[in-house]
Amino acid sequence: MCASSRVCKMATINTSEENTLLDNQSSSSTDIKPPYLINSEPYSVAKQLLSKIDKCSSSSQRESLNSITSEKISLMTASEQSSVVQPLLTDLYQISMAYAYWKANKHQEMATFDLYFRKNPFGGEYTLFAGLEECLKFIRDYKFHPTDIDYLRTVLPTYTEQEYYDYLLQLDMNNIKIYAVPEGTVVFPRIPLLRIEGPILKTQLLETTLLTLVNYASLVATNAARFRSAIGTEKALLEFGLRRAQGPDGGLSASKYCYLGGFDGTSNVLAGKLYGIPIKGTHAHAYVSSYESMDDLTERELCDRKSGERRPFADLCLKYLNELGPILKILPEQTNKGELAAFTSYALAFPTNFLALVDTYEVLKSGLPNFLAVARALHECKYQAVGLRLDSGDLAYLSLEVRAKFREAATKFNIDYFKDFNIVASNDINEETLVSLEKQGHSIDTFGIGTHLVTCQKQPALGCVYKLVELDSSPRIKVSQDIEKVTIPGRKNLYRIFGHDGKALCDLLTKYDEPVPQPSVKILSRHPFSDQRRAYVTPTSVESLYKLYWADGEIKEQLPSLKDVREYAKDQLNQLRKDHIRDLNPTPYKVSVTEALFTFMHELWMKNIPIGELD
Ligand SMILES: Nc1ncnc2c1ncn2[C@@H]1O[C@H](COP(=O)(O)OP(=O)(O)OP(=O)(O)O)[C@@H](O)[C@H]1O
Ligand SMILES: O=P(O)(O)OC[C@H]1O[C@H](OP(=O)(O)OP(=O)(O)O)[C@H](O)[C@@H]1O
Ligand SMILES: O=C(O)c1cccnc1
Ligand SMILES: [Mg+2]
Repeated sequence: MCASSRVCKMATINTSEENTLLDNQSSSSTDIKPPYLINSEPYSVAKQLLSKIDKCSSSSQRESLNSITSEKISLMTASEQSSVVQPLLTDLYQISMAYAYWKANKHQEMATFDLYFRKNPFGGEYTLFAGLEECLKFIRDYKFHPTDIDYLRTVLPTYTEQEYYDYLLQLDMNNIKIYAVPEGTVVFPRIPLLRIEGPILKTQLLETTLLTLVNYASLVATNAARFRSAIGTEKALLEFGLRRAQGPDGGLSASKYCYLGGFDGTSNVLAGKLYGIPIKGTHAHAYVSSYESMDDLTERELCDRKSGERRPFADLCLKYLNELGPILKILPEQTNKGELAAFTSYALAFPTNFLALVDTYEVLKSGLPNFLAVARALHECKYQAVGLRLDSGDLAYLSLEVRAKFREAATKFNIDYFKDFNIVASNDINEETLVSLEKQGHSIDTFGIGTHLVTCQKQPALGCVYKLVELDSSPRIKVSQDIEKVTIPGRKNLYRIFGHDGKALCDLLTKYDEPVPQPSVKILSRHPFSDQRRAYVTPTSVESLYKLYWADGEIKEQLPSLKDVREYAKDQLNQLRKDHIRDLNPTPYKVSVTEALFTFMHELWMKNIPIGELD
């Protein structure tokens, strides 16, 4: 049976499949876990089974064990600690401190920790907060596994008391509280993104894992938002970074949080399955260079989409390439025929989704004419090509040239949609490239971006920290020579103050028991560290930013879908004045404290700094 008869079945294909990049969305499912993230104990059981399979002599035995093992792995992933995010994903010193708190019988003292950062990333003046849902799931599922305890026994000093291990084994996070700003909120230096309250042993144990869950998520979401802001809302942005990301988990997190930050899709198939993100893709240079000439084609016919009649598709491609010579002012015999064969076979495989990578040999003299020839032949068979991808050269110039040729071909062939083919661009694109392309003028519709986006090459880490601010109702301060590093002590509340234009004016931190700022009531807002910097503000409206997300052993808020968080983040960015967002020298957004908090903090500061003596 030739391909054409298979393709004929596509004549009934749903028209909604047309005019997309290669696209294979699956339904959203946030709870499926990738098998490589299963924890060590079930994994080792699975490994034992796998080694049994290897030793099996008969293939039927092997098959049956294989199916049992996959079932077991999927059952384990559903019922055990199924994620790499688990209590041992922490720094040793947390577990050491927990022991020392326990030994000193201090472990039940009630602590408050703030999680915050001190400087916005990428030289900007805003950050998108991300990672909260993962933090809450980590806290919900917090449980040491017996094998975790066995492992700790081998690494902690032998005199570590057995009762401590018993204590860890039954530990859960049921009597702690988490207040946080919603995921996707625009946040600023010094505002606590999470406030964690509870016995010090437990709240201390959470530090590293919460930081690792928030830091990269917020960094890459912010990076994505900056790329989006550089190119505007009209163009499509696709994340292509998996191959360049910092390992598999970095790649998955990047896909998830770039979507949150405003990207439209990802090439990462697992991210599509796990998070319901639209997945998109084209093809690689390897596909093009795998063909040398039209003789390599094993299939040459395509059935007409409407009539089902068999058409000599490869010959049509060659015929239209010749017609394109005078239209494009190129020599048809000079285009690379291996490339034409590759495009022809790709179109035979995906007649409703044909998008060609055109820079393997020469964009204007080979890739473009070959693409248009195949697109014209597809049209003849009642299919519509999607577009092409540029992956090298001057992307602005090439996109404009290509668009001009699309227009000429549309006129000459009298096929209107030819002028609107999708131009995808990729190749080491960063935020500055996007800003520059916008200034130069271009005709790119879709950007595929990998390395700079997912590795956050411009700034590879966000510096969130986790600081103790209160213990047993007594405020704690961490003093530093570097004024920016002094902590703001005590439990605090956080409000966003809006002005008459509906834009955010400043964020205000208050002492926990201060009254909520009211619209139309003037308040004095003060810079937390600088005496002179203060201003009166009369809010038009006030938003209380914290919600209680975890208490009484349960997640207290309905968690929005990733798509809803993405929409919320977009609205959040619209609440900021443009000058806070611009790429060059943006205006800092004010984070201030009330008079009462200022005084409280500075008195404590003075109390904690020893007075020196000159000699
Ligand atoms: N019009 C443009 N303005 C600014 N930057 C651009 C423009 N077009 C492309 N770029 C960027 O310039 C860089 C060009 O990369 P490079 O010098 O490696 O060239 P290349 O086209 O990949 O060449 P080659 O294929 O020969 O290696 C990429 O980072 C790309 O994103
Ligand atoms: O440049 P980035 O922003 O990192 O985007 C991802 C890159 O990955 C691919 O290149 P690669 O050379 O790996 O494969 P290809 O043959 O598909 O071009 C793609 O063509 C992009 O150039
Ligand atoms: O689909 C693509 O074009 C793609 C995917 C990953 C990396 N580079 C390109
Ligand atoms: Mg490439």
